[in-house]
Amino acid sequence: MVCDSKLKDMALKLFEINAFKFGDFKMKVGINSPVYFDLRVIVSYPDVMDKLADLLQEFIVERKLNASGMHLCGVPYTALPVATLISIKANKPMLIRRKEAKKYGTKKLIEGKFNAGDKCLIIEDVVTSGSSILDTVDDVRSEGLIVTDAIVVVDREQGGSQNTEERGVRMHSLYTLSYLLQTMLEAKRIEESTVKAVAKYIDACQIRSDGSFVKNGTTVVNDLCRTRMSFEARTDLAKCPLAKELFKTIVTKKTMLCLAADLTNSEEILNLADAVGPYICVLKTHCDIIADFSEQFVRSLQSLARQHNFLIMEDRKFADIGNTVAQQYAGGLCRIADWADLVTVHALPGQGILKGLKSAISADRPLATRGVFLLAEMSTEGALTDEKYSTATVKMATEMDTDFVAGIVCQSKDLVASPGLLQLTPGVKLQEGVDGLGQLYDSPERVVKERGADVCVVGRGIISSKTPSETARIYRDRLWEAYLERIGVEKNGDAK
Ligand SMILES: O=c1ccn([C@@H]2O[C@H](COP(=O)(O)O)[C@@H](O)[C@H]2O)c(=O)[nH]1
Repeated sequence: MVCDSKLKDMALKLFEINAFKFGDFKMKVGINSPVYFDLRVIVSYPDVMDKLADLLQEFIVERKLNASGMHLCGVPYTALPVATLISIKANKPMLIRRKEAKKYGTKKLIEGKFNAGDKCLIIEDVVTSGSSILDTVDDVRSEGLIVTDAIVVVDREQGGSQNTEERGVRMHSLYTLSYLLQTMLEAKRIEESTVKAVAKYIDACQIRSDGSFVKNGTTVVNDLCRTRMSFEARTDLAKCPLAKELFKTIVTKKTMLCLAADLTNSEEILNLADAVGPYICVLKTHCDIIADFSEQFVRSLQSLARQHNFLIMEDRKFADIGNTVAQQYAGGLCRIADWADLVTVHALPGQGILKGLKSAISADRPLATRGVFLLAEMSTEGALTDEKYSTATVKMATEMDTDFVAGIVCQSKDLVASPGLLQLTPGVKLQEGVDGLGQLYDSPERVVKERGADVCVVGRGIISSKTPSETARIYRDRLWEAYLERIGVEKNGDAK
C-alpha cells in the first residue's frame, strides 16, 4: 500500500504550490467549478515532481501494472515530465504521443521503439471526463499496442473512470477529489462549507466522454462546444456580419464545401463556378494566378455568386504592414476589396494588419459586407505555425476587430473554441495522402469530425475530376453527413 502519510504530505504540498485551488472557475465544458487543478505548476518544483513520481511508481507496483515489457505513455503535455521520471526510476521504456502529427508523411503518431501487441500503461495528471486519456488510448491502440489501464494523479470523480471503463481502460487514481477535500479539511486548509460545495458540485455535474454532462439527473448537451453545436445555433453567436451570412448560406444549402478555383483562365473559372455553384458555400480564388484577370471577370463571378448563393473569398494571405496591405487590398490591378467578400490574412504582423485592411474599405462597401479569415495553421508538411503562434492568432481573432474576423484557417479541432467563428480547413481529398509539394490531405470525414472543420476547401479534388459538378456533390454530401454525425443528428434529422 502506498503509505497514507506520504499521500497526505504530497496532497498538502500540491495545495501549497497552487496545483489545485478552490473558488469559482469556468471549465472547458462551459460550466463553473468550485475547484480547479493545474498540475502544470509542478515543473517549477523539481522536489515535488520527484516525490510525486516516486509515489506513482509505488502505486504502479501496488496495482501490479509493472509487467515486464510494459511501455509508459504520458498524456500530452502535463503528464509528460512525470511519465519521464517514472520511466527512468522504474526502468520502463517510454512512448511519446505526438498531439499534432498526421497519420502519414514523415512524422509518426507515436514515437519510441515498440512492436504491435506490446502493452502500454497511460499516465495522466487530472481526469474530468477522461476524454484526453481516451484520445491518447486511441492513437496508441491505432499503432497496435494494447492498453487496458491508466494511472492518474487526480480523479475529479465526474465520470472519467466510467467513461474510460466503457472503452476498456481501467483508471487507477492516486487521489480522488473526495480524498483531497477530506485531507485539506483535516489539515484546516479549507472550511467545511467548501467541502460541501464541492461535493454538491461533483454530485450534480457528471461529465460524459462525448462532452455532454449530467446536471442534477438531466443530460445536458454541452451547448458551448463549437463542434457539437449546429450551424443554426451558432449563427446568432457570430459577431462578424459576414460570418452570420456564411452560416446562413451553409444552413440553407446544406453545404460546407469551399471550392478552390485554382485555374488560370477566367472563362474556365466561370464555367466551373456555374457548374459547381449549387454545391458550395464559398468559391475561393487566387486572383494573381489568373492570366486574363479583368473587371468583367469579377462582375461575372459576382453574378454567379448571387445566382447560386455563395460567397467569394480571395485567398490573398495578406502578410505586410497595415499601410501596405491597405493598398494591396483596395488598389493595384485586382482591386480585391471591390469584389471579394472574404480574404485570408496572416496574423504574423500583429493587429495592425486588420486595422490596415479595415481602413481600405470604402464607404460604398460597408464593413458588414467584408470579412477576413486569419491563418493560424497551414495544411503543409513542416508548416512553421506552432501552437504558440496559432493560439495567439485565435486570441487576436476573439479579442480584436471581431466585427471583421469571420473565422480561422487551421487544421486542429481544439484551436477555435468560439462557436461564433468558422473554422476553414484546406487539405481535403477523397483520397488521403500528400501531393508532391508537401500538401497534406485528409478525407472529408476526418476533416469534419477529427479536425473540427466548418468550411472545407477542396481544389484539385474537384477541378482535376472529369465531372467536377458530380464530384462536388459527393464532397458536399460526405461533408454534411460527417457534420450531422458530429453534432449527433441522424441522417433523418432525429437526435441520436
Ligand atoms: O494552409 C493552407 C491554406 C490555403 N490553402 C489553399 O487551399 C487550396 C487547396 O487546394 P488543393 O488543390 O485542394 O490542395 C489552395 O488554393 C491553397 O492555396 C492550402 O492548401 N493550405
